[in-house]
Amino acid sequence: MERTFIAIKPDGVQRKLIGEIIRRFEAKGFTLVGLKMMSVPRELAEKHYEVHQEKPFFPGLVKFITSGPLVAMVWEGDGVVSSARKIIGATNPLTAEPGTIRGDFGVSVGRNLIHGSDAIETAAKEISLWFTPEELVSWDSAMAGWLYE
Ligand SMILES: Nc1ncnc2c1ncn2[C@@H]1O[C@@H]2COP(=O)(O)O[C@H]2[C@H]1O
Repeated sequence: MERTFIAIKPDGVQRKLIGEIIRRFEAKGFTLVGLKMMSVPRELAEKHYEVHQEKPFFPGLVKFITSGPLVAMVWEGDGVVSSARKIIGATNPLTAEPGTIRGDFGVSVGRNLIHGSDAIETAAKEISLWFTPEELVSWDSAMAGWLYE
C-alpha cells in the first residue's frame, strides 16, 4: 500500500491546527501509520530540504522548521501521495484553492503550515529520513471493506 510523509510545520502546531489537519486525512479514508511530535535537529531540516539549498529562502526555511515543535506523520492508502498534495493545496496559500488546508488557513508561502511528499520516490526517501522502521505501525483498518472495492 502506498505511503506518504506529511509534516505539520511549527506554524501549524502553534496555530492549534494539528487536530483539524489529522481530521482531514482521516475523514478522506487514509490510515495513519506513523506519528510523532518532535523538535527538528538542524541537520535533519537541512537534509529534508537539501533540494532547496541554493535557494535564497533556504536559511530562513531551516530556521523556521527548527524554531518549534513539528508533527511528523506517515499516511497510507491507495494514491495517497498525490491525493495528499491535493488536500494540502498549492505551495503558496494565497493561490491555494479554498477547501485545501493551505487555502483555508494560510496567507504566506514561508508559513504554509504543512509539508507533503511530492512523489512516490520522494515519499520513500522522506519516510526513511524521518522515521525508523520500528516507529511505523502496519495495521488493517476495519473500514477497508467500506473504502475499497
Ligand atoms: N519564496 C519562498 N519563500 C519562503 N519559503 C518558501 C518559498 N518558496 C517555497 N518556500 C518554502 O519551501 C518549502 C518547500 O517545500 P514545502 O512543501 O515544505 O513548502 C515550501 C515553503 O514552505
